[in-house]
Amino acid sequence: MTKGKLLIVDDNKSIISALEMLLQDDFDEVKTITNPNQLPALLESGLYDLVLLDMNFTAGVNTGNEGLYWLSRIREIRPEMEVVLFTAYGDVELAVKALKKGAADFILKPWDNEKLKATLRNVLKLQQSKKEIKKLKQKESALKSEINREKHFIIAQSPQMLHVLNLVRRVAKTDANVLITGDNGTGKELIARELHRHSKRSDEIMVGVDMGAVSETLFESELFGHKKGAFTDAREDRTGKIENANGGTLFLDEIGNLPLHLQPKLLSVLQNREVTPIGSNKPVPVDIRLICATNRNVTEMVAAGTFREDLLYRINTIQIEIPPLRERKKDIEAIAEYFLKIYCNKYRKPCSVISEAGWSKLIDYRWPGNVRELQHTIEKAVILSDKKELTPDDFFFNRTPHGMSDIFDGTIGEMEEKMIVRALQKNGQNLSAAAEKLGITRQTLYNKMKKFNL
Ligand SMILES: Nc1ncnc2c1ncn2[C@@H]1O[C@H](COP(=O)(O)OP(=O)(O)OP(=O)(O)O)[C@@H](O)[C@H]1O
Repeated sequence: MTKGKLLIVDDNKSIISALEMLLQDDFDEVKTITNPNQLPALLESGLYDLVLLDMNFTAGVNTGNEGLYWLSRIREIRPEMEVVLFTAYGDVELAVKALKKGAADFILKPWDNEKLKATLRNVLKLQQSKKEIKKLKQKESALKSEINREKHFIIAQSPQMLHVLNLVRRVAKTDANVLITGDNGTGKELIARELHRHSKRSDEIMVGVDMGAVSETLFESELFGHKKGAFTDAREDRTGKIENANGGTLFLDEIGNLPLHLQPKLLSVLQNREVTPIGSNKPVPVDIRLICATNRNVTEMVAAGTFREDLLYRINTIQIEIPPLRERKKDIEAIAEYFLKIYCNKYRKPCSVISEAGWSKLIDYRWPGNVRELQHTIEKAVILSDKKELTPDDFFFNRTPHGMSDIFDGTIGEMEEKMIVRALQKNGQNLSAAAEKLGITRQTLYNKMKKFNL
């Protein structure tokens, strides 16, 4: 636990000197000011943990109202800041008023040195515990969503995937940054989880951020966190995902979507191992293992000037490429069998085998949506069939190429879905390229894909 940084506000210079001498060894820093108007700027800096505040600043005014006013201002600017009030005219009524307004404690002048130190120490401890609880609560909610997530094993029979798994096991134990590349639905996230599971950090959390789903305005706050008031909607302090992942693994999915202007910030976090929330000057040390994934060709992005080369070298210490499903026919069989069992159980259906012709249809298909598409195809077949054996007619590939005439057939919603499917196919399932072709943003495309369950 750090000793903390104390800010003392008192207009009496001799009191300030005495306190500085008395407390300098008990805190990492003791900053003193005689004019409370300096308070807002100092609080904005986010550098201090505790304020010792005098109640009266105007000569001849001893009502304590100035202290109460500044107490409210401090709580407004930094709600989590603990304030201990200091007055020579302390009476019970004023003390109660101050405590009701959120002061942590009250000290009467002339003070007893040991009592003063003990009060400040206790308040600081209380504040640090509160911060710890807040962080633990955030971790707890991340863990809960992790527990509730549907979990799948990695099924691998093809030589390509066995090679990938072998690489994963060898790399997992090191703390090396890993970049996982491959088309949508090939299993990049599953591989990231496997890396975490076999790493030295497996007892800690893996925090995932889908950079394709975060709106551009929220990227910075999502990753780095923010202080209350840092921007209009920042109503309270928020810890960023990088800090949440402290001690564990940070998984940045769709890293190719990180806007160019934020790339230096991520680079600086990786270089300096510390993160500074928006609106704060206080960097927080972080210890993370970084895994990134993308379906885009980041090397081409570097050539096009949309991805920083220095960042690429930081994130791809090890690169793992997952081949498309159509190139690993043996996996099609194994994964289809795996999901067939899962969904027959889940939907209590008798179907438990696939006919020979059924297998041929599955194996010959190109699987543009990769494993995710295969999983959904099996699930749909199981739901819709009541037979024991699944035949070719049970497998619908609604992602097969459409002619234009086919697109202009149906409701506007259906046409929209078909156009999206077609644009995705034509662009190798690359969301950014498909969005560009459709004349919409990647975010809008993502939202529509969610809507159509694509
Ligand atoms: N080898 C595999 N064995 C079993 N299930 C798999 C395998 N690969 C992928 N899956 C399943 O396929 C779905 C898609 O996988 P995942 O989300 O990991 O892919 P992705 O490449 O990260 O996709 P995207 O690029 O769209 O984010 C998940 O439900 C996952 O559990």
